[in-house]
Amino acid sequence: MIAALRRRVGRGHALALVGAALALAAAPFLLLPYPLTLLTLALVYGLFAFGLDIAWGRAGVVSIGHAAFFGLGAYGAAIASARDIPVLLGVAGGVVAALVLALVIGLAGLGRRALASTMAVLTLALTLAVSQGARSWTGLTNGSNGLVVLSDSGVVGTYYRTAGIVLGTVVVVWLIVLRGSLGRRFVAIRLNQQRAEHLGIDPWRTKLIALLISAGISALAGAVAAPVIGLISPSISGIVMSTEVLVWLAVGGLGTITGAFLGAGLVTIGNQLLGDVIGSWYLLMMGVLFLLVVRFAPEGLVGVVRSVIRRPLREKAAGGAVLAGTGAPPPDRSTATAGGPVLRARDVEKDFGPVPVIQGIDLDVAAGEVVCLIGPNGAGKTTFLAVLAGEHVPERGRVWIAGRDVTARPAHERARMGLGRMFQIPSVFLELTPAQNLALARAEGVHPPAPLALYDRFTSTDDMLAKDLPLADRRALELAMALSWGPEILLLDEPAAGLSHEDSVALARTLREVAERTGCTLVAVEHDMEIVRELADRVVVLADGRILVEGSMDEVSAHDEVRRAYLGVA
Ligand SMILES: Nc1ncnc2c1ncn2[C@@H]1O[C@H](COP(=O)(O)OP(=O)(O)OP(=O)(O)O)[C@@H](O)[C@H]1O
Repeated sequence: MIAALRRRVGRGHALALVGAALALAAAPFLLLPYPLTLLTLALVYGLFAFGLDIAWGRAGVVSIGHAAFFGLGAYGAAIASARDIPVLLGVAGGVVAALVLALVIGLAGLGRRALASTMAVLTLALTLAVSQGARSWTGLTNGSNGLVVLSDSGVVGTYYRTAGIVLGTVVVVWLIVLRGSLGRRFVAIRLNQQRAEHLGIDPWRTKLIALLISAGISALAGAVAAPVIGLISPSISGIVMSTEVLVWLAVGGLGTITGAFLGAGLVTIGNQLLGDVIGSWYLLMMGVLFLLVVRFAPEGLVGVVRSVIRRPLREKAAGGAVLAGTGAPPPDRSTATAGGPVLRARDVEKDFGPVPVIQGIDLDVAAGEVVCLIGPNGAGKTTFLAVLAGEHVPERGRVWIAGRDVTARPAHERARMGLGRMFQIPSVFLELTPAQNLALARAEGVHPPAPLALYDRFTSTDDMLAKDLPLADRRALELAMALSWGPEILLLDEPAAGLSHEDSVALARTLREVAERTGCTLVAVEHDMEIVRELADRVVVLADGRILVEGSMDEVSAHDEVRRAYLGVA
């Protein structure tokens, strides 16, 4: 427990936390009542921006209607105050309403087939619906006139209560969510959903959790804001407020706690101070500010400061998440097959529109076997691999892993059964360093094997990002990730593509060695016959979406049709 806590909280964090707590405690002694009220407001808006950041900045879930959740929390507190209901009950009501709506929106907008823009449209509709609801349900909300919420604790009391709740919420969420396995998974799905899925991370569930946490924090911020703002009217959950919080976060910088509070603080305090002077020009100013930030400082003020002080690359995209494992117990991933094939496909057919690409493939792969799929361009090799991996659902036929029918199972579930994947274009986390890529893969691994020499050169590479590696190294990194994750079956699509001859042969030897050492089953699509000869126990030749012939390299090479159609021998 203590060790886990130590892993999550470094000395620097502890100092920053103590510093923040001391500064917040000292503020009432240093500030007059008006600035103190402004600071209180900035804190609750900062918490709101922090809430939005969990969805948008951390997990990449777009929401342009987050004020709906903020407004629900504020109305919960305001209605409780107006009707003499215990405040906590009102707050709980607002938070639960926000969670329920977030769940509905998330289930509709984050499904497998939903587009990224679906969430934008749904959250926009939500903010309009909630503010209109508040306008229309006059019996509960007092319509456009709003509800007055009086604070009974004075300026200083309200400030301390607010600061305590804000600090407490941020610390708890940071410690439990952002520094835990969820925070790591947020980073993974935001940076490369394809790779995340093939590490066994469920992207839809992870995004839904991010949205729920985000909505809950935003509603809590709204509830705490109610006595600070004083008058809760429909605009609190409207589109202007939803847009403002986006601007705060963009200005401060996505993916950092400092950015959320800095952006909210600067814009809120600036608005209050400038409000009398610029009046309704404020909205125009916000729009211009947003455009300037997006154009010239897409990483916000925090990004600007970081580039000035040159923070190490490894801290950039990880956003403070702990990418190394936290020692959680491995989920069930039994591929015990009782002697049957570890991977089986029966009568698989796949069409793209009217074009049949796979036309009835049967394949059994034994545990520990190395199978190479060869065939002319367009034969359907990559498509078949994608069907095995769960990226394409076949029109007909079935696929089993270790005796379990996985035909309808998505890629991440197959990954959790031990199915690893390498792509023709290496799929790694480009914005992370090689060492971070490896740490993340290992942390998500189910039975990570003892490190191989292949990983050595990457474990310490922290001075460049994966996107800056040459292709051969990126491919080696992808392989190192897949292997350090610990697959029981590994699907590889042209692992030697783009490599020099020496690198290709070295790669084939490494794969052979890994297969023999770990017992991992390999199914590889490959064009280079030298690699195939080096690697394969069995060669399967595909042509026109069907198996033409299979057997040892010598057997298939002797086949007339293969020699003509594929090996180019007359
Ligand atoms: N997503 C898709 N939508 C439509 N057609 C597709 C799609 N993916 C593949 N195809 C088509 O299916 C056929 C088989 O493609 P596939 O990539 O599986 O062949 P391949 O044997 O792997 O070829 P190569 O060796 O060139 O990679 C091709 O004609 C290709 O254009």
